[in-house]
Amino acid sequence: MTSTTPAAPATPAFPTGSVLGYPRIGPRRELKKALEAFWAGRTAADEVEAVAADLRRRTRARLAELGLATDAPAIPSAFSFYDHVLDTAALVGAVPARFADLQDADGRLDLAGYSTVARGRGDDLPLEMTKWFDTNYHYLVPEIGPGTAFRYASDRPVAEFAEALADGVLTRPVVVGPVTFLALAKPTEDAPAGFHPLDRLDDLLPVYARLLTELAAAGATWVQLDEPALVSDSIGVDAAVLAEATTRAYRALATELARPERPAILVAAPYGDLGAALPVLAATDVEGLAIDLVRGDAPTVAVPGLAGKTLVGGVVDGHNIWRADLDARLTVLEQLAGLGAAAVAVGTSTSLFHVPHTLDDEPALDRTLVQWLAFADEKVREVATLATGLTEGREAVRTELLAASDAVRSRATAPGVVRPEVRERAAALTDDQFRRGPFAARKAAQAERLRLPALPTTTIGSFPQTPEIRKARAAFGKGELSAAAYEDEMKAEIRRVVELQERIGLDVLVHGEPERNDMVQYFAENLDGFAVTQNGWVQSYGSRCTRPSILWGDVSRPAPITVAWTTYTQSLTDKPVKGMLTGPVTILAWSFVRDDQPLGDTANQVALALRDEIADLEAAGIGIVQVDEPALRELLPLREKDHAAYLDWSVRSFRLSTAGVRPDTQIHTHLCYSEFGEIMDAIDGLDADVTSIEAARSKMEILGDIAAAGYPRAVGPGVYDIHSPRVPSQAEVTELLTEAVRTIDVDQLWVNPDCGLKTRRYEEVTPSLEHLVEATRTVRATL
Ligand SMILES: Nc1nc2c(c(=O)[nH]1)N[C@@H](CNc1ccc(C(=O)N[C@@H](CCC(=O)N[C@@H](CCC(=O)N[C@@H](CCC(=O)O)C(=O)O)C(=O)O)C(=O)O)cc1)CN2
Ligand code: MET
Ligand SMILES: [Zn+2]
Repeated sequence: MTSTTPAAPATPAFPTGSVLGYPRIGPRRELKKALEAFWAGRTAADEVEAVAADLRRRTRARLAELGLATDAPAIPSAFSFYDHVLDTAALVGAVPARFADLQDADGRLDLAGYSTVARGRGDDLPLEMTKWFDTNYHYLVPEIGPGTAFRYASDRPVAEFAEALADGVLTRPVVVGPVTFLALAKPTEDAPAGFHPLDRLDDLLPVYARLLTELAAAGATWVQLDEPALVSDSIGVDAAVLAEATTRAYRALATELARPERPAILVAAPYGDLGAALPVLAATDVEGLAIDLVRGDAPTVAVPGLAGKTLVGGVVDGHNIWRADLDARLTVLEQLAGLGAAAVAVGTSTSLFHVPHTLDDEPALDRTLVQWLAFADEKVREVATLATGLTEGREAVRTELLAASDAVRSRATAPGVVRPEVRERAAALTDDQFRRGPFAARKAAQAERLRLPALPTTTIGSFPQTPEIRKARAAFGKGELSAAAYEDEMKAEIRRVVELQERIGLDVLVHGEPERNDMVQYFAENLDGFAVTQNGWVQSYGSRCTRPSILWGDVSRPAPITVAWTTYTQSLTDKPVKGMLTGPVTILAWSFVRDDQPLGDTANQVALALRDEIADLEAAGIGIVQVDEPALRELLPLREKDHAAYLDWSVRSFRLSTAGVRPDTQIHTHLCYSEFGEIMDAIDGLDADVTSIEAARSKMEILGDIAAAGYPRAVGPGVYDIHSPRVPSQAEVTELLTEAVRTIDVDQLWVNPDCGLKTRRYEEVTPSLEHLVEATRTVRATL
């Protein structure tokens, strides 16, 4: 096809083992601490830069020590201060107009400006945050319009590559690919109807071309462009449109821009199966493809176009923490060799930033459990072992393969993994345990019992987690504070939170969740079948992290968990107190979950434990219980064909947890993230009496869908956007509520914030809730 152009130079060596990415936050959350000190004005930008440079250097050294090559590009250059999608926006100059003043003459953002785009400033809202594929990581959504002026506006990828090279390490720069970047972006507000950011692909590609030429000039031999959009049906872009964009993008970057003007290109497609997008990518002139062989299956027949390409088999799971069965994984890699690729290499299925740094930091974790696990560093070792197996043959890694197989096998028979009493209870479930009585009767019984005003006001559960609360918990954990003293401090906090809610005039009170380090980890700590980590931090967004629990065995509840806290709270007030639990799907979604049985079975075990907890709350006189399911949407499979089965088990597990209550006990649920239309049927299926949802930013648009669907139960569309420090005015909330009562039936409506208040400060929360209650009174007066 290109007989008139000279033959391209031979493809540079690609390492037999590499990883798609690595945690960025630091083993001790060094980056989080540096950023938060900078944002608080306690340090200068160069101190954050110094911490970041040190982290990058230590990461390179660690990855080399664990067996990745330094003379072939095995080690990724994939650092980010906040978010890799924001980095890409900053790289291509796609900064929204409201932040244009933060760019210098060349379009660059400094660290302060970059932070402002991420976090907002006064009335200038930050970029919207949303879930990254089916993970608990949140990215910032770029805003792209017809007028967005793309330009090469950051030399960070090149500088970080050069920094590593000067340190003796040839890295592989990692950047979000152009198709995924635009596919995940949203149109600016001024964009005409029908505009999609992908319409700007041809204008964006020259910036990527410039980046590639700069990287080549700096000595990069390979670059990795991440294109996870290609594994998903759920990002609102038609598969045919994505395929055409992919062809066009890589014609410009790989065909029209020839080597050696650019590095060899590895397109990575993590998080799922490429399906029909695989032949599309294979037909481009990129030099390598990295495919996810944990979520996706290895192709079984030769794919045209693969000849001449390097195929990186993502056989080590980047998204969960189980040690790999190396023997079986090696077999998968050997199968790849039959597909016609020029070379086969070992990789991870996704970046490793979804898993904690290392098991070496978990001395308190049960030793039996530890031998079943692999965190990021242990996964790098697995990759290195598989690479040796691939190049030198199985014999060369015989001991490692045997050890891995033994560990995997030992899980099946270990105590606690299968508990007959848990299995028997789940096997004996009957359909009526998943069903409550008719809603009309429940509604009447609850109205009679609770006697709430029109437009009842409440909050989503948590109140600010103050430094004092966290310090007390840390001291308790270290044994410096007794259990009794810790409990006293938490009770004092509950009293403050109840007094505040009463003073403000809220109708349904909460205890504020001060005793919870995290809404999932807290339950994991109190249920059998889970383990928790000390240092297993994983980035959730920006500087915020969680320590996902490890759900390794059959689940049961040794004792009531929330009952004492809730009844204590109820004893302080005549207003109804809402019990607060995290639902089964969310507990699974935000933990590392066993992979040896269907998720639905695991969810039902958790659901039964919660069902018992709700029964105990009910028996203790609590009339309202909220079961949070903010991750219901997150676990929705990326491929449409898998949606129905997922929604079936997830909805059933929620119903199993909640359907045991009396008609006059009111069940609430809470969901965040607003792509609601697509799971409307599932929300209906949950059969909760009251559902609170995120709605403030989208100006209650969701209510139209709810009204149109004839949804009968109550909803609490959020009227206060808790993701921003901004305090909504009373007039604003009044306006939202006025709109809401025009759209749906008044007796279906509750008034509440978008989500919990734990990340906010009292300076913001108190006036915001005052405005919320005042606005409700104003609107009530008009009814
Ligand atoms: N698991 C989970 N996923 C979720 C959410 C969520 O709430 N939980 N919410 C959504 C948004 N994601 C979020 C993720 C994290 C945080 C968050 O606030 N994380 C905290 C840590 C929460 C925690 O585990 N707190 C612990 C440990 C706190 C801590 O850092 N302690 C210090 C010591 C305290 C001191 O002396 O000041 C230490 O260990 O070094 C506690 O309270 O006990 C943070 O990054 O800062 C918020 C939202 C979606 N996904
Ligand atoms: C991420 S959803 C949060 C729900 C929880 N009850 C809270 O208020 O924090
Ligand atoms: Zn929420």
